[in-house]
Amino acid sequence: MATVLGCIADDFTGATDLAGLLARSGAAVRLRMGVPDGPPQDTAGIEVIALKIRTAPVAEAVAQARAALAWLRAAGAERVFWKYCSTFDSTPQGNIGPVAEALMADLGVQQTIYCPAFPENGRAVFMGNLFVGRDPLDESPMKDHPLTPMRDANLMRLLAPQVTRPVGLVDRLCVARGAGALRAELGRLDAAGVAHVVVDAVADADLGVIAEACHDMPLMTGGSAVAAPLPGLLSGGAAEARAAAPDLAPGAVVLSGSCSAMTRAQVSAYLRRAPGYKLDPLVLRTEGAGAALAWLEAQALQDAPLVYATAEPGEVRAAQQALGVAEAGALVEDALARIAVAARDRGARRFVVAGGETSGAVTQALGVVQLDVRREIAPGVPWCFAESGGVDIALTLKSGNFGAESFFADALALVDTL
Ligand SMILES: Nc1ncnc2c1ncn2[C@@H]1O[C@H](COP(=O)(O)OP(=O)(O)O)[C@@H](O)[C@H]1O
Ligand SMILES: O=C(O)[C@@H](O)C(=O)COP(=O)(O)O
Repeated sequence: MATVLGCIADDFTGATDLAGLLARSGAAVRLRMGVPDGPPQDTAGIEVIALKIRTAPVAEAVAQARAALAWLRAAGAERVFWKYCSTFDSTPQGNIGPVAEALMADLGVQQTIYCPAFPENGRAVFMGNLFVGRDPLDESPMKDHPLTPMRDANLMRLLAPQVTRPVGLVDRLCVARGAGALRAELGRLDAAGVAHVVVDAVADADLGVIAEACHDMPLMTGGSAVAAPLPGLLSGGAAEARAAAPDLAPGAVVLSGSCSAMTRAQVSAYLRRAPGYKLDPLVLRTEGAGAALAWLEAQALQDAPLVYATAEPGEVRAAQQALGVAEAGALVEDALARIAVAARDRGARRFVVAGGETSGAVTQALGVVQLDVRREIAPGVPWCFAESGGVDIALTLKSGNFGAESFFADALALVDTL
C-alpha cells in the first residue's frame, strides 16, 4: 500500500506512543525500528520510523532523520510528521530545531508548526509555555531528567537557539476561533517570514482544530496527540486486518532505566509484589553486569522479576559526577540491554521496558526491527509484538512519565488478552 503519512520519532518509546495513538483510528500503522536497510517493501498507509536521536550529536541526529525522510518519501509519503517528546526534551545543543530545519529544506517548505501538547497525559501549551499538569515544565520533575533536564517552560525560548529562521506563536485565543482562523494566522506569519510556529493547545478539541488546519502541510511537528486525528483527515490510512496474537510462553522480565518521577513510583509499587535487583552505575563501571546476570539466572521468570537502575535525583547526580552523564547512562543502558538478551535466551517472552533511551538500547540488543502495535495499557503505551532472535515476543516500551503507579502489573495482566 502507498504510504500517505510518514513519521519520524526521536526515540523508541515516543515511536510506540505515536504509533499507538495513530492506530486508535483503526488505520494500518507499521512501526520500524531504525531506517530499514533496503528500499520500501510491504508498506502500510502510515509508516513510523523510530530513531534513537534525542540526545545524539546534532549532525548525527540530522543525518539519521534525513535518511528516514528519504525512505519514507520513497514509500510514497507526501505528508511527514516529526515526533519529539511531549515535554520537549532536548539537550542544550538541541535536535528538535535542527532536524525540523533539515526536513523542511529537503521537503522544500518554508513553515512548520510545533505542538507537544498531550492533554490526556497532562501536557498543555498555553501562550507558548509548556505545562506538565499544573506546573510549568521547568518546575515539573522534568527539571531533574538525567539526560535532558528542562530548565525553561517557554517553547519559543527553547526553540529559537536551535534554528536559523524566525520563531513565532499562534496562541490559544486564535486556536479557539477554529481551523480557518488558525490557517489565516499561519499565512500571516508565513508572509512575515516566520518559519517555526509554536501552536497552543490545552485540550483535545484544540488538537482537532490544529490537525484540521495543518494536515495538508508537508511537515508537521509535535507530540503524538496532535498527530492522532491525522489518519481520519488523510485519505489512504485504511484499516488492515490484524495478524493473530502469537502464543507466548509465560516468562517475563521488567527492565527500568528511567529515573522519571512516575517510573520511580511504579518501581516502588512493583517491588512490593515481585523480586527486584537494583543496578548501580558505579558498580557496573568496576565490575560489569555479572552480578545482575547471576541474580537473573536464579529467578523464576514466571515471577516477572524487575531489574532497574531507577534512582532518586540525588543518586543520579552522584553517579553522573563520578562517571560523567553520558558514561553513567551508557553503562546502565548496556547492562539492561545485556540482561534483556539473557532473559530472552532463558525463555522470557514478555518484556516491560521503562525509559526512552533504555528502550532504544534494549530493542536494538534484542535485534527487533519491526513492531506490530496493539492495545494501549495506558495512554501512549501500547503492547507490541515482535520477533527477536527467531522467537515471538511481546514488548511494551513505557515513556518515563506515562502510566499509572500500577503500570508494570497492569501491563502483565493485559498481555494475554490481546
Ligand atoms: N542510577 C542512574 N544514574 C545515572 N544515570 C542513570 C541511572 N539510571 C538510569 N540512568 C540513565 O538515565 C537515562 C534515562 O533516560 P530514559 O531511559 O530515556 O528514561 P525516561 O524515559 O524517563 O526519559 C538513561 O540513559 C539511563 O541509562
Ligand atoms: O511524547 C512523549 O511524552 C513520549 O512519547 C516520549 O517521547 C517520552 O520520552 P521518554 O520519557 O524519554 O520515554
